[in-house]
Amino acid sequence: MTQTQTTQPQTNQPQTNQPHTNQTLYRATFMHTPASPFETPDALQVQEDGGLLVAGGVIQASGPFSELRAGHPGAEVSDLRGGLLLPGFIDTHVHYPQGRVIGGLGMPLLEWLDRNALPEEVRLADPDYARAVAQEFTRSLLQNGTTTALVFGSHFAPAVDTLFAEAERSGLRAVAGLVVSDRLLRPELHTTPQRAYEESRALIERWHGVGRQLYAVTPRFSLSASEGMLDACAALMREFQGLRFTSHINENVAEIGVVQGLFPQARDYLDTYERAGLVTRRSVLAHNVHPNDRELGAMAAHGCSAAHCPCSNSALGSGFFPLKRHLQAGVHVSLGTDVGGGTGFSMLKEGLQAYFMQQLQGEQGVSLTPAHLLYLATHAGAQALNLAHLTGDFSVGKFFDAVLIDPAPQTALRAVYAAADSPARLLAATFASGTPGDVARVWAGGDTAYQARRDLAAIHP
Ligand SMILES: Nc1nc2[nH]cnc2c(=O)[nH]1
Ligand SMILES: [Zn+2]
Repeated sequence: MTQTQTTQPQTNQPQTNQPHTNQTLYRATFMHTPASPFETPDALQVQEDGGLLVAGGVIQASGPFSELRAGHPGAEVSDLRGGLLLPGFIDTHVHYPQGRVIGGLGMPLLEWLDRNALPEEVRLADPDYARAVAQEFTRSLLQNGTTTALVFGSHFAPAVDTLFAEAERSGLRAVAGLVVSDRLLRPELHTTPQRAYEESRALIERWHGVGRQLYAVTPRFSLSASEGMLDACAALMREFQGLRFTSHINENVAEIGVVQGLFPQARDYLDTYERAGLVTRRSVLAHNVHPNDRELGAMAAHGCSAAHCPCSNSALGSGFFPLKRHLQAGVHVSLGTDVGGGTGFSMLKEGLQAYFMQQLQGEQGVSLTPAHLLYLATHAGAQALNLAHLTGDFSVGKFFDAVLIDPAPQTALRAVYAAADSPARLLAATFASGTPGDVARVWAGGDTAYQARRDLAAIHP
């Protein structure tokens, strides 16, 4: 592992200085959270009958529609009234090979891996199977309004290559990588540190910083990755600029016990990654349901994020995520669906489940408002991924990554939209009962990445 080459991300910067040709002025009620509601009161920004001027895929101006129209009479108007325009969702933990095994209910983590997830992950060795799964996966994310995702890839390098190709073709911004492991899964999914390093390097050189794609170094979890494997991961993180790191941590009590036995010299689960130098501002660790105080303090000190996956934590019976302790320690928290431990690709459902699980914790829980849910589903993810300069809200200079929630006529949510007496109520109802069927259109970098097959004009009230 003597490779010292570095790659520079090429095209991930918004081009704010482009000539403003082909301007589109989107007319809609929009909401976003440019600041964190955990830190700032009134973080939810609402623009009723608002305008967002977009050129070259980037937001050029925002404000009341009438003002923007007067200032930009030549812009083509896209009328989205009747719906609610939100920033594209950011899913910070989702498994590409697990879309077809959603719904393996009734098992705790380690049994679920053995019986449900890993047999399916082996199938991605077949390139045709992997292509079909990659197409389903990118389509499912976009149909749910997710425009950026930190994706747990496959154990097979050709399948990861296919994922990046499909993501780039579809408009999805994928931060993804080869999943590497060298023990305790099943032989077909094991590799060596040397081979993991070489295959990861080839994928980094091919995809990191290409279009909307970025690479994340991805050991599955310390349970399945030896010290040698974690060192190979650390070598990649040192040698290439701008990589992200992701793995699992502290999800399940039995899992934590096994990890303790495998790393007797480590202080705790986090320390297995920390000792290898893998806990940094670029790290996103999924779950963290059972952290100790030292781990929370160290995560905060390193600027590492926790991806909270409440549907998965509920389905696998992993436990209640201690959000209050994370916030008190200063650990940044984002949201992930964890498909297929989770129950689907909807970040609306994930936000609602996060809310439920905090409510159920009583004094130990955090009372989440609709603004918190929107922040967790959007801007918090952009911050976790170091992408907040590009996406996560509708500030000028960011890519127009957006989702239009527009309930079909004669549905319960449409009735709520018609009756809602405040923007917060509209947003709360969207999280409480919004489904993929309410996602009318999705934009990624200004381009339409998904459009529901229904006539938008017909459903304006
Ligand atoms: N939820 C979940 N936890 C894991 N830990 C290691 N692998 C996995 C996985 O695929 N899903
Ligand atoms: Zn996971």
